[in-house]
Amino acid sequence: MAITFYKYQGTGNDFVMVDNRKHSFPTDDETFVKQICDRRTGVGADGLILLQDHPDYDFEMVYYNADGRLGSMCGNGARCTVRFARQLGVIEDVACFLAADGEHQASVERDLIQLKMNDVQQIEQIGADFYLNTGSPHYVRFVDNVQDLDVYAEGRAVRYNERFAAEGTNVNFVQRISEDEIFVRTYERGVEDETLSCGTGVTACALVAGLKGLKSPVQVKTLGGELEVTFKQDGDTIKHINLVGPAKQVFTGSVPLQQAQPQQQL
Ligand SMILES: N[C@@H](CCC[C@H](N)C(=O)O)C(=O)O
Repeated sequence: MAITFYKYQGTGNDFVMVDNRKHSFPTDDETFVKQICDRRTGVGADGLILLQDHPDYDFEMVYYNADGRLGSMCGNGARCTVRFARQLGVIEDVACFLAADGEHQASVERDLIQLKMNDVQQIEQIGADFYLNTGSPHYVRFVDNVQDLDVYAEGRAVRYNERFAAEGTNVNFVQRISEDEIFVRTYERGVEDETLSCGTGVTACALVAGLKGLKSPVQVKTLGGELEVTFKQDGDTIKHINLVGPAKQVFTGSVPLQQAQPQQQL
């Protein structure tokens, strides 16, 4: 038996997507997910996403990181899932769906997907850096020259420090480019490497940029493309947060289900 998959990417953050409305996917097999996401011996992806039916929503998105573990919210993955849902005929141009951090609304306009993110109430300051949750935990550091930074080494130093080692965190490095533009590079927990873009990370950086005086909408450059984040400060809460950017299907294929079995030791 084989599992049909669809490969999607949103600003270079890539995902294996599976239509699991018939519950054919082995949801608790971490090894299988990890094998599929492996870039040398599998399909290769930053994560795997299942689209499932839900009685109260258009669909449910279940997100796994490339290490095979269930992840928290994935902004780029969610935009890809909305595109996938439309291509499957599950939705038309608008969606209301469930993800790890609760309900989300989204809309499709040509090649762009607009995704409503949950309100953010707390931004912690740690020295000159910041820490907040935009559906996933994000550490944010402003730097002068993000292009030249060793994101892998600097990201790991924060992700594995005493505070974050157990649960992990995503680590973002941000450079202000102009009055309304930032450049973001992200070390992702669960991939344990830099990815070309991270939607919840880009959102976190735009909100911190807002604290530092940038006005909404903030334009965000990543190594994989451009995103836009809009938001509105309402007292102590940041509301009406939207992440906008492209998401597209790259190819389709199938994976034999027997890969799910543990490999024999030679
Ligand atoms: N790439 C994602 C973020 C995924 C979440 C993260 N790896 C974690 O589990 O913390 C995005 O686009 O938001």
